[in-house]
Amino acid sequence: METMKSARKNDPEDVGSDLSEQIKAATKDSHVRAENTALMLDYQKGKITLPQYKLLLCSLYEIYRALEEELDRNASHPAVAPIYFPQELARLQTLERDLEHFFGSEWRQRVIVPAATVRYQERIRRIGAESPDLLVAHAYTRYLGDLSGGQVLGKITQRSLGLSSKDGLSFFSFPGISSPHRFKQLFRSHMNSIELTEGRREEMLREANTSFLLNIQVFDDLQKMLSITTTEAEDQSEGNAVKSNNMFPSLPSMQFTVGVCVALTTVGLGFYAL
Ligand code: HEM
Repeated sequence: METMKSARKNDPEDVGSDLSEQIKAATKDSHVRAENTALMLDYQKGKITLPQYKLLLCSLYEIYRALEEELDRNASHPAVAPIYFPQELARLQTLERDLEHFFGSEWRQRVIVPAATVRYQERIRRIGAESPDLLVAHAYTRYLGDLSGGQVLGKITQRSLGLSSKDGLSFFSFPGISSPHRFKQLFRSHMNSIELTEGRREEMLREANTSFLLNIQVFDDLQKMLSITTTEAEDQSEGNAVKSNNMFPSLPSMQFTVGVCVALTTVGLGFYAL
C-alpha cells in the first residue's frame, strides 16, 4: 500500500487510481524498449521482409494459443471475466489462416519458434494455472498493442511485402471491432472494474512489464534466428535445411528431441528454411 502511494506521489504524470492508467504509466519505458527492438525498428522503417513476417507469425501463434487457451479456461474468474472478449479479440484462428496462407496445409509441421517464445508460452500457462488474475496483464499487453500500433503495422506489412490482397494479414484485422479507439476505452473501463488488493495491483503492474519483456526477448530471438538463416542459408530455396541452435519446433516431442540433440552435440540442427 505504502509503496504504491509513494510511487504515485513521485510520478510526474500524476497517475490516478485506475488500473488502466497505472498499467500504461508503469509500462511506458518497456513500451519504448519494445518499439526500439531491431524487429520493430525494421517495421517502422517499412523494411519488414517475408521471412521476418513468417517467423513472427509462428511465434504469435504459439503465444496466442497459450493466452487464449488460458483465458478460455479461466473465463469465469472474477478478474478475467470483465476483460474476456473472445468474439472481438481472439487471434488464434486468424493466425492459423495466415500460417496456412504462407506455409500451406501442412503449416503445423512448419511452425518454428525461438527459446524466448517457449518461455513466454510457459509463463502464460503458469499464470493461467496459478494466478489467473494476472492474465489481465498479458491480455492488456497483447490485445491493446494489437489495437494500437499493431493497426499501423498491418498496413506496413501489406506495403512492405507488396501484398495485393488481405490474404496473410488476417492477424491485423478485427472484424468484430468497428472502432479500435472506442473498444480500447471499453476494455480499459472493464479493467478498472476489477477488484484488486494493492498487493495484487502491484503484481499486475509487474506482470505487465514481464509481458513486455517477454515480447522484447521474442523479437530479439527472432532477429538472431533471421541473421542465422540469412547468413547460412541466404538465397536457399524453400525446403532446404538451415543451421541453428536456437530454434524450437513447436511440437513438444520435437522440442524434447531438439533439446537432447543440442545438449549432446551442441551442433546446429536442420530446419526448413523460411
Ligand atoms: C513498431 C512498434 C510499435 C509502435 C509504433 C507502437 C505504437 C503505439 C501507439 C501509437 C500507441 C498509442 C495508441 C493510443 O494511445 O491510442 C500504442 C499503445 C500501446 N502499445 Fe504499442 N507500439 C509498438 C509496439 C508495441 C509492442 C511490441 C507492444 C507489446 C507487445 C505494444 C503494446 C502497446 C499497448 C499495450 C498499448 C496501449 C497503451 C495504453 O493505452 O494503455 N506496442 N502503441
